[in-house]
Amino acid sequence: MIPPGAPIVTAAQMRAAEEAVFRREPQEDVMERAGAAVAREVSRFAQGAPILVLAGPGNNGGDAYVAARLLKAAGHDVAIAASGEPGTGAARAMHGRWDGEVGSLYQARPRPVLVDGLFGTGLSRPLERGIAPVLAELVAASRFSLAIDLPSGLATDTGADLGAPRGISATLALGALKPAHVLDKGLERCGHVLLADIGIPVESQWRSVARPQLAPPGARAHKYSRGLVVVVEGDMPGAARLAAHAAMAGGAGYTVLASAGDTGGGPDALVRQRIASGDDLADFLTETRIGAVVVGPGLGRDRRAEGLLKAALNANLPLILDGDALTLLGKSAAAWLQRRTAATWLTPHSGEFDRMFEGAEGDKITRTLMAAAEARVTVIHKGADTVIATPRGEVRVLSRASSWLSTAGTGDVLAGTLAAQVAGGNKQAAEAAAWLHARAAALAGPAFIADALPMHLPQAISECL
Ligand SMILES: NC(=O)C1=CN([C@@H]2O[C@H](COP(=O)(O)OP(=O)(O)OC[C@H]3O[C@@H](n4cnc5c(N)ncnc54)[C@H](O)[C@@H]3O)[C@@H](O)[C@H]2O)[C@H](O)CC1
Ligand SMILES: [K+]
Repeated sequence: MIPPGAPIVTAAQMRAAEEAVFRREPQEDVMERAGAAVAREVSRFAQGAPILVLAGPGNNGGDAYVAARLLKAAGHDVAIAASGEPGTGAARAMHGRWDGEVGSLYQARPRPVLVDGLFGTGLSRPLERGIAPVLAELVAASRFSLAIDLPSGLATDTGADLGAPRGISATLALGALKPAHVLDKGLERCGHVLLADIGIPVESQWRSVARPQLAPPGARAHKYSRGLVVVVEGDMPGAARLAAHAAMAGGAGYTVLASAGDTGGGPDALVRQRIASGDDLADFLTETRIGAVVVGPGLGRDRRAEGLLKAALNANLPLILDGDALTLLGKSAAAWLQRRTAATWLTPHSGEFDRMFEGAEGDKITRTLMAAAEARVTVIHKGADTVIATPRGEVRVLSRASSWLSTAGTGDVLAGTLAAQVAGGNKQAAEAAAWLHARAAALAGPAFIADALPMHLPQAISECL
C-alpha cells in the first residue's frame, strides 16, 4: 500500500521545503529526526538481528549515521559501511557523533538487516564505481532491507533506474512522497512504502489518491438530483452496458443508454433511448438535467461513431471520453477539447494517450500535466500507475491497484463510475472514481471479469460514507 492522500514532491521542491526550515532550525536537528524515524522502523523489523548500515557521501548518509547511532544505543548490533568520506557539513557532524568504526562499502559483509543510506534525492547520475553490484549483493543477502528516503539508484523525479537494487523490503520516504515512490518503474524497487513526518511542512498540488468522503443522498433527493448519466452505445454494445451498469452501481440516480436499436441486456432499471444518429443525439442532449455523458466505450470508428462523438463534443454538458472516442480524436484532441466550455474528462491508456499527445515528453506525471493543460481537461492516464492531472496543475496518483484489472472491460467500468461521480456533483470526481474502481477490484478478488466489478461498487461506496 502507498500512504493515501500524501503529498508528492520533486527533489527540488523537497530541497526548497528543507531550506525554508533551516532558516529557523539547525539542519542537524532535522537530520536527527530523519535518522530517528529510520531507527524506529528498522528496530520494528530487526527483531534483534545484526544490522548493516550503508552510508553515502551526502545527507542521505547523514541520516544513516544518525540511525546507526540510535539503533546501537537501543542495544542493536550495528555495523556501518561507507562509500567514502561524508561530503556535507551535516553528514560530517553525524559521522562525528558515531563512536564506532566505519568500514568500507566494498569490503562490507552481509548482515540479516540492511539499511540503505547511500543516496537519496541528491542522486544525479547512474551509480558509479561498482556501487550497484555491491549494493545488489548486500540487499539479496539480507532478510530485511530498508531504504532511507529512496532505494539508492532510483531517479527521484521519474523513478528511472540508475542502478537501484531489486528486492528492497521497505522504503521510508522522508517528509513527503517523491514521484519515484508512486510511478510504476520506481515503485517496483521500493517494496513497502512508508512515510515519516520529519517536521518539514510540504505544500504540493500533487498527492497520492485517498479514499473519498462521500455522502448518502439527502432526505429530499430524487433521481435527477442524484445525477442523470447518458451512455452512448456504439458497435460493441457490451462496453456501453458495462459503463452504464457501473454508473448505476456507482450511485447515479438515472442512467440512460443511447442506442441505435434494442440490443437487450443490462439491468431492468437501465432506460433505453433510441438514438440512430449524431443529429438524434444532439437533440437528446438538449435535456438540461443531464449530469454527465459517456462516449467511447465500444463506440466504433465509423461515420456514425464520428457523428455521435461530434454531437457530444458540441453539447454543453459534462463529458467523459474513453476508448474509441479518444482514438477518433487522435492528434486533434487538444484542438477539439479546448473549444468546450463544459468540463471534460479523458480516460486514456498509454496507447490512446500517446496517439493524442505525441508532443508530451518526460515522466508520466509531467506528460499527463502537459496534456491536461493543453486540452484544458482532466486526464486520467491509466496503467499500472494511474496519473490524474487537471488543467489547474493538480495531480493524483493511484498505485498498486489489483493487477487483475488487466482485463477487457474494466476501463468501461471506470468511465461509468466516473460519470456517476460527475453527475452526482462530486468536485473530486476523478480521484473518487479511481479509488472506487480500485477498491471494487480488490473486493472482487482474483480472476474477476469486468461484469463483476460494478456489483462491488456499493460496498466500496459504503466504505466512504
Ligand atoms: N537537507 C537535509 O539536511 C536533510 C536531507 N535529508 C536526506 O538527505 C537526502 C538528500 O541529501 P543530498 O545530500 O542532497 O543527496 P544524497 O545524499 O542523495 O547524495 C548526494 C551526494 O552524492 C553524490 N552523487 C550523486 N549522484 C552520484 C552517483 N551516481 N554516484 C556517486 N555519487 C553521486 C553527490 O555529488 C553528493 O555528494 C534525502 O534523500 C534525505 O535522505 C533528510 O531528510 C534530513 C534533512
Ligand atoms: K537510500
